[in-house]
Amino acid sequence: MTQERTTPKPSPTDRKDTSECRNVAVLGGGSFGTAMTKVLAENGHCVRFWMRDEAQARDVRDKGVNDRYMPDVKLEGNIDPTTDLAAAIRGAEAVFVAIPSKAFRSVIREHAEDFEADQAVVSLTKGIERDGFRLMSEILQEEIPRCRTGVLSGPNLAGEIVNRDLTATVIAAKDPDVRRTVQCLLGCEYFRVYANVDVYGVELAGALKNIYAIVAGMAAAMDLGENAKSMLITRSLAEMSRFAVSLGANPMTFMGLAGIGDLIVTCTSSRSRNFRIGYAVGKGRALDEAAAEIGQVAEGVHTLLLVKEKADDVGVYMPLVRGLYDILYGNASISAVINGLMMAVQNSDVEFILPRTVAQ
Ligand SMILES: NC(=O)C1=CN([C@@H]2O[C@H](COP(=O)(O)OP(=O)(O)OC[C@H]3O[C@@H](n4cnc5c(N)ncnc54)[C@H](O)[C@@H]3O)[C@@H](O)[C@H]2O)C=CC1
Ligand SMILES: O=C(CO)COP(=O)(O)O
Repeated sequence: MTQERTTPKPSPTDRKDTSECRNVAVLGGGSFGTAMTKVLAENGHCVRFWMRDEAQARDVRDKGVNDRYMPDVKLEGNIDPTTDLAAAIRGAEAVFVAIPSKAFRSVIREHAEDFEADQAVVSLTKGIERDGFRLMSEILQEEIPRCRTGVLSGPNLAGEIVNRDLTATVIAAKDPDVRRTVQCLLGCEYFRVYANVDVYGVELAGALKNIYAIVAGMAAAMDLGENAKSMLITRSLAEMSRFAVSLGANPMTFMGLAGIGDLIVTCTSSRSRNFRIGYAVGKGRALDEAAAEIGQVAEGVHTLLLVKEKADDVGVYMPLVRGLYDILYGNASISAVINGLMMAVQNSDVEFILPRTVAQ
């Protein structure tokens, strides 16, 4: 049964006072860069929107539409699409970076000299770099140490944000001024920004949940049922928390929007590209084919390889990661992996936050 929406959506006329137009930059012309550009512009800010493709920038300038990634979304307000990254970030109070993890470092490094001292630079990217298992905020600190950095993560499907659907997110930064600035720039009637100081936990949660969204998509394709869906999400939370805590994250972060919040949305929505990849593979498609069909970045496929390697290195038990790895990269059959998971030694619940003596 479909339920009718009873609360009217905020309309563009409910915008903030535009007298406070602050200069900001968004780097990355894909779905999420577009969504954040829209929120910032609707909040009355002057947004320089950097993308690498000149034809795409021209299109956004002339038509107010990012045809390739968000063809049905009208971008209004003070938006300046550009392919000149140095010009985009010059004088910007905050720079938001939505570039896939594979290209993140190279783009920042190429323009490292252009960033300004103390500029707030916030990663929107949910991925991990292969060499050294670096998160994006660590790359920012290495490449542009004179900037103040942060991470934005949470249950934030771009396709819903551009629709002004009610959404919450988390800004994680050590510097309280960065947290306040981002809350102030992005917060509005439909976008609520919570703060956290556990940068590592928030960022790792955003990257890890993509793996479990693939698993959940596969389970949906196989019609495993509602009990199985719940078991999967809950045990995914346990597994990702166990891994992250072993690397120094705060387990409580995983109880919040960036943890369980993001896990729920990506494990239950076919808007998630990672979920869709899992679904397609669950229906018998080859991984490469499924990824090509989506035509947008699905970070989980790459993150899976790195997390599997890291878990082996540090000796953390991650049966879901192991099972997905065996299916996607080891030719294991999905039913054999499910059977192996169900017949494994029966364990304690919530073991990742229990004292060891109770969990054993
Ligand atoms: N789409 C979503 O709902 C959300 C996405 N994210 C994260 O944001 C990041 C970006 O994702 P999307 O925008 O969704 O991906 P997308 O696939 O929609 O777009 C990727 C963009 O990155 C650009 N790009 C790729 N390589 C580049 C390079 N070498 N130099 C410059 N630009 C390059 C592409 O041209 C494209 O504009 C990912 O890490 C994703 O996990 C985070 C929250 C929500
Ligand atoms: O991170 C997201 C929602 O919070 C987007 O997920 P996908 O990258 O799977 O589409």
